Amino acid sequence: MSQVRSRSRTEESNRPGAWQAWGMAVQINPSILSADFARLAEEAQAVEGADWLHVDVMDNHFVPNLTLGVPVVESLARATDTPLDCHLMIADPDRWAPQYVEAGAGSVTFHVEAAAAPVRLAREIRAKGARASMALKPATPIEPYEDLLPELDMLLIMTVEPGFGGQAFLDIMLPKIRRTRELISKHGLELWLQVDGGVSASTIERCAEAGADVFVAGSAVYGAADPAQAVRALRTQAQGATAHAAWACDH
Ligand SMILES: O=C(CO)[C@@H](O)[C@H](O)COP(=O)(O)O
Repeated sequence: MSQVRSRSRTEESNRPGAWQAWGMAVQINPSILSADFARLAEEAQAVEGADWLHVDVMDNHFVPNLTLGVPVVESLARATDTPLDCHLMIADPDRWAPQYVEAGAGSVTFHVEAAAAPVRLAREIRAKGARASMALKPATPIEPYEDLLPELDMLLIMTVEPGFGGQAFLDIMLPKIRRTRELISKHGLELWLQVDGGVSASTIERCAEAGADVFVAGSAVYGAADPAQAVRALRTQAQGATAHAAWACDH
């Protein structure tokens, strides 16, 4: 397995305290699940200007779909300067997550529903040099995991059932986003709050107003005639909504 490569934007993102200097910046992470898998390198380059490339790793066990694994992440890391945000929708992340850091991911997200020892795993991901992130499926509440938040760099709230792109955004997740943002504020944490699933021009403002600051978008980016322009448009919308959001004004 290769060593973690020197990747300037990833290193910048990983540097302690770096993101605070960006203020309330929103981040747009295109999901390659909606890209053409036969042209992954070109598809990654088509969204340069995006903050991270969201890489959906699915194993046909944790979710009923199968995508890609460590070798593809290694190749993608060589093919783009955009840092990789690997979302592991897999069983046994305790075993596999560290390998995604070694493959070049700057951020690794595991599902709490699948992890045997989430705190130990988050610490291991951080110790290996990546940002540690934990995901919650739609039916998983945040409250039981409040004490874990300080161990994380990002929390991902799924806004669809994980497994497939192009699903309808679950509005019922908005209170969970709001509640999570409250908990982040209550503990004074500098934790990113990511949403994933059905994020588009029609839904991104609701997510931003509720408290999300990292937005994964698959079909809304790769289904657009100009994916890079779609990223810019989503960013503008999210920034506008964040500027007026109570949670950001109180920050
Ligand atoms: O993880 C997933 C689905 O499980 C997502 O990353 C989707 O790939 C997002 O696709 P859209 O809903 O934006 O089309």
